[in-house]
Amino acid sequence: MNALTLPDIAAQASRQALPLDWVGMCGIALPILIDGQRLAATADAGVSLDDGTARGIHMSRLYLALEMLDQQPLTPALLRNVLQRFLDSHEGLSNNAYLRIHTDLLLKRAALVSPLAGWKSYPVSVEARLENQMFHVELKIDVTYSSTCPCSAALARQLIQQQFIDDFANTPLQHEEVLTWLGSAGGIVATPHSQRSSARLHVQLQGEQLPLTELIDNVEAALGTAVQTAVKRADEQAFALANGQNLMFCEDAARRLHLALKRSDAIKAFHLKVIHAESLHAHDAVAESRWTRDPA
Ligand SMILES: Nc1nc2c(ncn2[C@@H]2O[C@H](COP(=O)(O)OP(=O)(O)OP(=O)(O)O)[C@@H](O)[C@H]2O)c(=O)[nH]1
Repeated sequence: MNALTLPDIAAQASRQALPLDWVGMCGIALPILIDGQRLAATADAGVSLDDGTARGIHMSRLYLALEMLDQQPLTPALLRNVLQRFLDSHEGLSNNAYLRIHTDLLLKRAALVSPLAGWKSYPVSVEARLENQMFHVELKIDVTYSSTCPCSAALARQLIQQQFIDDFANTPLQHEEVLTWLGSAGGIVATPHSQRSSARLHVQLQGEQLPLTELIDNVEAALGTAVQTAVKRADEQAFALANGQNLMFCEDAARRLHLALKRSDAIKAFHLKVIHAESLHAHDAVAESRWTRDPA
């Protein structure tokens, strides 16, 4: 039997000598561990191809290095180890290594009043890179919430006042009558519009933690009216009250988030974008803000 050597095209010289910024694989399926949960994820793994004369990188070496991710909890240290393995397996070819992981974090959320709870999913990306021996890790998280327009609320209140004038003009006020009027659809003639809204956070981390749950909790606390999971009528009523006490423009939401994120020691810099998917318009109201911590 002939012992044939397998051809290795990647090891050949490139016909056009040219370095490349990123070469690798996108959409690799794998499980990851976050906060004790095993989550389905996809990874994009790559390196720079700095040796422009080399035909290709060794995809299988990157793929196999990802095995570390399904055995240990996801931390900045683990990401760094994986990236270092990318580089060690591409010595002489690559100076920079990149890893993006996309998953949906599932958090159990209690109802506002009833003793119920349900699962909420948060799209999360973790992006790590080892560039010129400098390690960086960033998070992208989407958090949905409810926002009620303060302008619309004021306009609705004015209409309710006008209706009160019309219905009770020149009549002595009877407590019972006013109470009935307040509880009728004829009394509350106008309601403000509210919308499902989303906060898109792009955060640059510092330190050894990947504080996903903490970050999401802080964001939801700052916004005040997170989208709910299990809802009975008592919960819906509490949600209506929370929204009434929490009127906000997209600018208000962006400012609140800016201040909340700045307080986190784990954050080095951020860019946030809030999107209020208006029910008044067919377009969205959007505000953005960014911040970088002063070097200590
Ligand atoms: N570089 C590169 N490899 C590709 C591409 N598409 C598929 N591959 C395949 O990725 C497979 C793994 O490549 P390598 O990691 O070099 O595999 P290998 O030579 O068996 O592994 P080593 O001995 O560690 O180099 C090969 O079979 C390639 O054909 C591509 O566009 N570029």
